Amino acid sequence: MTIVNMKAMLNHALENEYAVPQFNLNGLPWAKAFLKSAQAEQSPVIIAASDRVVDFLGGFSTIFVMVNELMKEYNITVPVALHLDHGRSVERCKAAIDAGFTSVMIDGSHATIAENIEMTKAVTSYAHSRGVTVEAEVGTVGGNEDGLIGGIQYAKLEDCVALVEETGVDALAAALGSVHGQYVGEPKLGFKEMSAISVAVGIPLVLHGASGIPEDQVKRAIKLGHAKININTENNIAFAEVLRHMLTKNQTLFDPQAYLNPGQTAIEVAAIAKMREFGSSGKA
Ligand SMILES: O=C(O)C[C@@H](O)[C@H](O)C(=O)COP(=O)(O)O
Ligand SMILES: [Zn+2]
Repeated sequence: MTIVNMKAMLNHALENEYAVPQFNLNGLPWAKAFLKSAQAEQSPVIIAASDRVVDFLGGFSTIFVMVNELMKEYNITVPVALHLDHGRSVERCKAAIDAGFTSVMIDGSHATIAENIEMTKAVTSYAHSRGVTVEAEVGTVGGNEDGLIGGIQYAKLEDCVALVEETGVDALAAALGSVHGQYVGEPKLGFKEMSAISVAVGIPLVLHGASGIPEDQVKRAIKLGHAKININTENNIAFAEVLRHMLTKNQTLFDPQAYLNPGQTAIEVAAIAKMREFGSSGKA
């Protein structure tokens, strides 16, 4: 199976009321964990590199080769999309596409809606002519987004409709109360606004900042049009907890495989739980 774009998997998810997980890369163990768990669960999966992590991972081409070669090594047959998350500029999105990414997010949420639409138009034109899908964001997700600590600005219905109609984007992250990273208190998602936006735009919605959102709210968001759900923090906590325990318990431990393999397994367990929660298990 080659790496595919998000189009078919997200439209199938929207039509069948489940969501495809986006899992963020933070190194080789994450890539291995996401592919192995998706294959075991027979789930489609979106493997993403957040723009702020791309250099840490060795650049766009290294990321593409890592995922592409692992897919061959593991005989992966489930649909896998390779996605640039929170793309910082049109140029960064084009660079990811040129390196082989099959999907990109242009994050124009901190710009004016007019600037956001212009950036998204430029990316969509370049991407679609190369068979690559595009995600855009309206409103701002709270927490640390691409290094910007910001509050929550709910997406406005009219801005969402204008952006989707003027750009032909494939998926929309409409910020409606979610926060990147760990929540302080119970998340309060704007379900009324969510329903109106989903009906008005008619394309798959994307839920950012999904770590820590209670299952009942996740399932309600899926019913209200979310076909892609992003998870990073929960996977990273699962990995860190294993390493912390092992290295604390055994002060003489230094063999990387002795702690990275259990760390990878913890990511696999966390990822499988999300595929089952989102309903993507068995949907490949
Ligand atoms: O951390 C990143 O740069 C990626 C995240 O923003 C990702 O797009 C996402 O929304 C996951 O949020 P989390 O599960 O709350 O970490
Ligand atoms: Zn995000």
